[in-house]
Amino acid sequence: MTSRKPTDHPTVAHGKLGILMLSLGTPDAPTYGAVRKYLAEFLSDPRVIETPRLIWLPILHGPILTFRSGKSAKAYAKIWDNERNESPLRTYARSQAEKLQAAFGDEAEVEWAFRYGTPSTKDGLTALRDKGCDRILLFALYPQYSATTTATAYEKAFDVMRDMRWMPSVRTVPAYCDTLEYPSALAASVKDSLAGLDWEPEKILASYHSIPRSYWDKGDPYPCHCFKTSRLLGDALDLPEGKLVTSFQSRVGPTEWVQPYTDKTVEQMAKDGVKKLAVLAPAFSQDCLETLEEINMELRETFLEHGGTHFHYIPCLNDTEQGMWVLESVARNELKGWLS
Ligand SMILES: C=CC1=C(C)c2cc3[nH]c(cc4nc(cc5[nH]c(cc1n2)c(C)c5CCC(=O)O)C(CCC(=O)O)=C4C)c(C)c3C=C
Ligand SMILES: [Fe+2]
Ligand SMILES: [Fe+2]
Repeated sequence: MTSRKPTDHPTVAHGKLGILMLSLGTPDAPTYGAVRKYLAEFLSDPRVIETPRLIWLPILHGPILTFRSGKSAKAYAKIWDNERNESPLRTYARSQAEKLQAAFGDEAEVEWAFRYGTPSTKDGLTALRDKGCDRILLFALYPQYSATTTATAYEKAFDVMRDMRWMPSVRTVPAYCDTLEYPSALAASVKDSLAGLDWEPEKILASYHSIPRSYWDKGDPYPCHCFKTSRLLGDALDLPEGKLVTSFQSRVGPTEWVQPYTDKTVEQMAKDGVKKLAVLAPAFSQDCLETLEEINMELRETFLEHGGTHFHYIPCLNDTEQGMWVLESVARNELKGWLS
């Protein structure tokens, strides 16, 4: 019997392993127009704002985008990296991918992409597919799961794959806040950062991005993952009872969000006589507007205005050695059976 190998069809690259690192996204410029474009995409995501479209979209495209874009553009301008002409989140997201690529070498192709803005999830997946990746690990860089972040990142990727004739095999990375590596790297980063001070904080505040309270009530586990992160961090640092405090920041709009609120907590701490405070943001894999402006500028001011004397912001894990150790370990664990 003769075997027949048809040759009159295109050759499609295949056989490689890919990792797509997915982050939230950031505007292309700290301007009204660029921020408006970014916010329009972000805030029309039904996983972020669950209000029925018919009610929400006219509000969004009316007052919200008109007023918030200007306010946010001013905030972005304060943290913009003018030398690179980009937002810090973009710098760290790219560097994390470059470093993960270096760590994996020939074992895997690594790309990075955003849920909102550019490079888009479609750009990232297409790049991997073009390189011949027919097995892809989708790695949403959120240590705690939320439908508003993790789920929408993966959903977007599956949406993109709808148009792929040869769809890759796909795995998604789950929340990794309770791995061995994450709390331990976080604890090491706290110790290293505090070691550079000539004062000792009376309190350490772990401030997480909040979500609307109703999302938690409907089953989003994110706040539970945050409280668990704090518990594991407190254990790893062996802190005395009450020294590590958990709070939630960045609420938007008039509805109730998960509490205690970071700004109110810090104001109360200062009024209660706490003078020296250190703050970290364990829900963020990269320093961004919410950490560099909201915590390190706005929250610092709130604390000092109400009687605090010393304020220290502990940076995110970013592309540090500890941070990359977490990302590589989590990726390798989820790639078991795919990596030889
Ligand atoms: C209005 C709803 C929002 C929900 C729900 C939400 C959840 C959420 N967000 C992050 C991480 C980030 N958010 C960032 C910025 C940001 N977030 C919202 C709104 C919601 N976030 C807005 C409108 C913005 C834009 C800035 C502003 O106008 O205030 C960022 C920073 C991006 C950057 O460019 O630096 C991150 C990161 C998490 C983890 C989360 C819930 C778990
Ligand atoms: Fe947010
Ligand atoms: Fe719970």
